[in-house]
Amino acid sequence: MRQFVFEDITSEEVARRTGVYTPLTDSVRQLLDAAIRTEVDPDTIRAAGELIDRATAMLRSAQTDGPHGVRYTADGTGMPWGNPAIGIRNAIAPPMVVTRDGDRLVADVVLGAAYEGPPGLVHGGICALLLDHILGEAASAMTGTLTLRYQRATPLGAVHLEAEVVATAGRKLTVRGSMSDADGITVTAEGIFIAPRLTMTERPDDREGP
Ligand SMILES: CCCCCCCCCC(=O)SCCNC(=O)CCNC(=O)[C@H](O)C(C)(C)COP(=O)(O)OP(=O)(O)OC[C@H]1O[C@@H](n2cnc3c(N)ncnc32)[C@H](O)[C@@H]1OP(=O)(O)O
Repeated sequence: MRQFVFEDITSEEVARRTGVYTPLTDSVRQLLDAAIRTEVDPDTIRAAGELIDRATAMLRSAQTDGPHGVRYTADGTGMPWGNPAIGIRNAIAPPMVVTRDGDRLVADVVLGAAYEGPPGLVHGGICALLLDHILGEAASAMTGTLTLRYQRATPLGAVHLEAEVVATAGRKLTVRGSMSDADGITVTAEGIFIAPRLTMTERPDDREGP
């Protein structure tokens, strides 16, 4: 199994890299939305595609061989920057920003055109992704079994997520959570999460950020 990876960098360096990558990811997120919603003519689409290919080639001129990985600093700061729910380097991520409110984890997210399933409504798999993530983060554990009840459709727009551990038995944690819009709960979730046996490792090489 892949391990979490330790990176010996300061919080200032984490902040510097965050400042470098966040605007790029925001731009890519805008690009995704524009690609879905554009009504320009085919020549303009082709020209835009060529520009995007050039930008992609610039970024690919130096890149990791595989996924970003989940990296941690000495003070325990996590850098899950490729994560599709919360990753600051992943334009697929809304991104969801998870905070603690007492015993619960909470997050407020705005879901736009990139997350549409039925017309004007959030794709059910996106609800599952975000709930899986926030429940998993509440447990700090791997999803074993996740059960969702889609009580009513979730309109695109602002949604609120919550998760809380309700029982622990050895490495097994039961977590409940929900997604809601301004009118109340749209999806409820219950999961059994299994705490892994994981160790931190040194980075295999000395790759530097930008
Ligand atoms: C770690 C930090 C995470 C930060 C947040 C991330 C959130 C993202 C959440 C995810 O998306 S995780 C990715 C999706 N999940 C997976 O890929 C999990 C794939 N499955 C596995 O890796 C293993 O099957 C698993 C770790 C879940 C369990 O393997 P183990 O070898 O550790 O379990 P073991 O067989 O020792 O069983 C331990 C207990 O868990 C129970 N169990 C095992 N698998 C289960 C399962 N799938 N569902 C429910 N319970 C399960 C098992 O019955 C037993 O219960 P009892 O102690 O009561 O006997």
